[in-house]
Amino acid sequence: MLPDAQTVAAEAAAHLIARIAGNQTRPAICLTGGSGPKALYALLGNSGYRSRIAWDRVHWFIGDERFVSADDPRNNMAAAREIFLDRCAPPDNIHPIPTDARDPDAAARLYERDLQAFYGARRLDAGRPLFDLVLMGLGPDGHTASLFPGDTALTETERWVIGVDHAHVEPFVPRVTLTLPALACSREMLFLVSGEAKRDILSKVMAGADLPGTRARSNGVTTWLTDAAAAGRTA
Ligand SMILES: O=C(O)[C@H](O)[C@@H](O)[C@H](O)[C@H](O)COP(=O)(O)O
Repeated sequence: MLPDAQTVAAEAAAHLIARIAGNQTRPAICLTGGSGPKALYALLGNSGYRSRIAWDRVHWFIGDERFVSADDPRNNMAAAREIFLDRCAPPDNIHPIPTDARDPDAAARLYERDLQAFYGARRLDAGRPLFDLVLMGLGPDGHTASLFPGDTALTETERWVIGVDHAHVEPFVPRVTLTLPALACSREMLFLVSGEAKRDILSKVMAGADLPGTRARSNGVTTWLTDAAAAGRTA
């Protein structure tokens, strides 16, 4: 448990830099949406951190996307691009979910192909991680990425990416999400959870309630970075 959201971001940056340094060929980072990672993204673009990342080698993916155009402020990759990626990463190393596809399912299939081309195989091998680091948030209902409680998406074993119709959940648009097996195929999964609004759901997940945030696990290491407000303690 860390004192505050800014410390969570700094600790997450340290994990990310270490994971990138640990892969001397082509590290792959899977980013997340929502407001939680924005302080981390701001740090990564700051000179002190920026100089510690081998930008030419790192590839940036996104764990889930809202099915809105690439420049819509609700687009998860657009937020990451605006805060740091467009200034720091070569364009060919940024892998957005193509929301200009016909529909979420078509976008999911195209992204699955992008991931498979990067991985060099069409089947995931638990012993060979797709991602060096996967960032995750936790929604107030226990969702993570765009995997919502009770969804059939949670039992998907073959597909790496799927379209989901969650137009009834904030921000009320369909979504595209990586599946649990694709997210699990990672050296580390790093949850970033801060703020008092996350207190109840975080305690349920920590108690093992059957929620997407509980089911999402890396085949490698799963780390939770939480602040005092979310953990319900004083710093
Ligand atoms: O597209 C999204 O909304 C997400 O990727 C989602 O899973 C998010 O990470 C959680 O809802 C936490 O969001 P906050 O960080 O805004 O609380």
